Amino acid sequence: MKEYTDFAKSRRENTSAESFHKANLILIGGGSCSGKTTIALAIGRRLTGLKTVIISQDSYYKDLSYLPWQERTKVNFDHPDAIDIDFLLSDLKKMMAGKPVNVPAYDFVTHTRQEGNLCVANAEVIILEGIFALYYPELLQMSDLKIYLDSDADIRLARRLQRDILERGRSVESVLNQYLETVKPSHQAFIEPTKKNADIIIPGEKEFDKVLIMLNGYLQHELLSS
Ligand SMILES: Nc1ncnc2c1ncn2[C@@H]1O[C@H](COP(=O)(O)OP(=O)(O)O)[C@@H](O)[C@H]1O
Ligand SMILES: Nc1ccn([C@@H]2O[C@H](COP(=O)(O)O)[C@@H](O)[C@H]2O)c(=O)n1
Repeated sequence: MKEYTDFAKSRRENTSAESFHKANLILIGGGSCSGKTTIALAIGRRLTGLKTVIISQDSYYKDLSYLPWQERTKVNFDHPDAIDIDFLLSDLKKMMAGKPVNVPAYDFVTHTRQEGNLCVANAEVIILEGIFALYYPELLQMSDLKIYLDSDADIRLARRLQRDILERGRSVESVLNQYLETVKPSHQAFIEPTKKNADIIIPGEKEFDKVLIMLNGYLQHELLSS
């Protein structure tokens, strides 16, 4: 789990669960290391006055503990079938209705998913970030705003090399092999085409300052006035 932050004291904290309004869902898609988590956190920090949670789609990767180790490493994690979409949709529907959900914890070293200890309840804004955030039709239908982070493949690979070695227990060789065998072709086949589903496409290599001011103005207007 990347992050959960209750960015603001809820403006509806006295509201009972029964009368809870539907939470707003913001989807942030784009390639691996395009900057999805970075901008999700920045958006969340600025949404003052709203109880905001950030959910990583990575938390809903299928649990591969039933497979021998060598088999796990051969899985294409950049194919939409790698995500347990039914589980994710079920949790999101509960979250959007204000019900409590324990977000699972995913381990990139062992490729396994465990029960998480993070409980989300009464969120007013849910930000879901992930490479397939703009892929599944049912997810798109549930959402209020769809953002695609667009970053050059070479920039993303450079970021990924650093991240996967430092944070995900990978070697240079394994990152490069995985990139050429599955990450790059699947990006072109499944992720890049989801750009057309976005309401906004944001360049993922620049500072986000201006984009954040514009987005914040839009979101404060749409969410706080509703
Ligand atoms: N606009 C940006 N400029 C420079 N570095 C960035 C930018 N956005 C993200 N990064 C860096 O790239 C890496 C991957 O970003 P992250 O937001 O985790 O990507 P994603 O969630 O899409 O995989 C992180 O080290 C992050 O600090
Ligand atoms: N066991 C796993 C699961 C996923 N990956 C890679 O993670 C990438 C998605 O995460 P981002 O934070 O980069 O969006 C995806 O490209 C998978 O290849 C993995 O390596 N191992």
